[in-house]
Amino acid sequence: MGDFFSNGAARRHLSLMFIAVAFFHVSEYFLAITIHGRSRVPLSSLLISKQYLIAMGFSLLEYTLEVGLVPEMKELWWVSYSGVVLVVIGEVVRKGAIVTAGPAFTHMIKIYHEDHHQLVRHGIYAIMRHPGYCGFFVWAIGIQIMMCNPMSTVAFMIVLWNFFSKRIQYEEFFLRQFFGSEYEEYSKQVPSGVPFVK
Ligand SMILES: C[S@@+](CC[C@H](N)C(=O)[O-])C[C@H]1O[C@@H](n2cnc3c(N)ncnc32)[C@H](O)[C@@H]1O
Repeated sequence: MGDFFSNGAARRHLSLMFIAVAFFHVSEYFLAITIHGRSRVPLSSLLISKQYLIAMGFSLLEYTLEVGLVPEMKELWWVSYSGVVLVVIGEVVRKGAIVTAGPAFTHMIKIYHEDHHQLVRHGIYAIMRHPGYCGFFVWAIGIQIMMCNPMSTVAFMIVLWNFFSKRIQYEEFFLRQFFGSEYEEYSKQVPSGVPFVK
């Protein structure tokens, strides 16, 4: 343990991870309160689920083992900096989506149409249909690359891709019901934003 905390790369990686994760969840929650009002935002809007905690725990375990077994892998500063760049891009894309969609961006997928719910097609939604999911995907993988965690990078890619491809299908089923041909046309013109999801 002494070795672990005297390792400069490990201290830097863990501090960056903590800052990135804390910033992501706290800003997500306060942005939701700003847009929807305090009484309409549950604690679940912090987006910290049991599965997420298990995944993050796994990535910390991988990190700790590799610091002991292959410390030179954690010194690949250019890999780590590429991860930081991805974390920043992911944050900007995700928060850009939340601010652009405003009240239409709810953490729970809407299954009933509400009168005020309009289809958002401007800003970042003119470039991709799911910038919120694209942003989270890039951010979460960026964290693993920043920590030079090869196994968790691949595992996060597979798990998140599966999660978002199913979620997009489910969400778009309702969006097609709400907005009909307007959504049909939009989905033909604009890509999903998640790799290999049409
Ligand atoms: C967590 S938000 C995610 C929004 C979007 N999938 C994204 O990744 O940016 C989910 C809610 O956004 C709504 N939504 C998704 N795309 C929308 C759009 N283009 N315009 C309006 N509402 C949208 C859905 O009805 C759903 O209730």
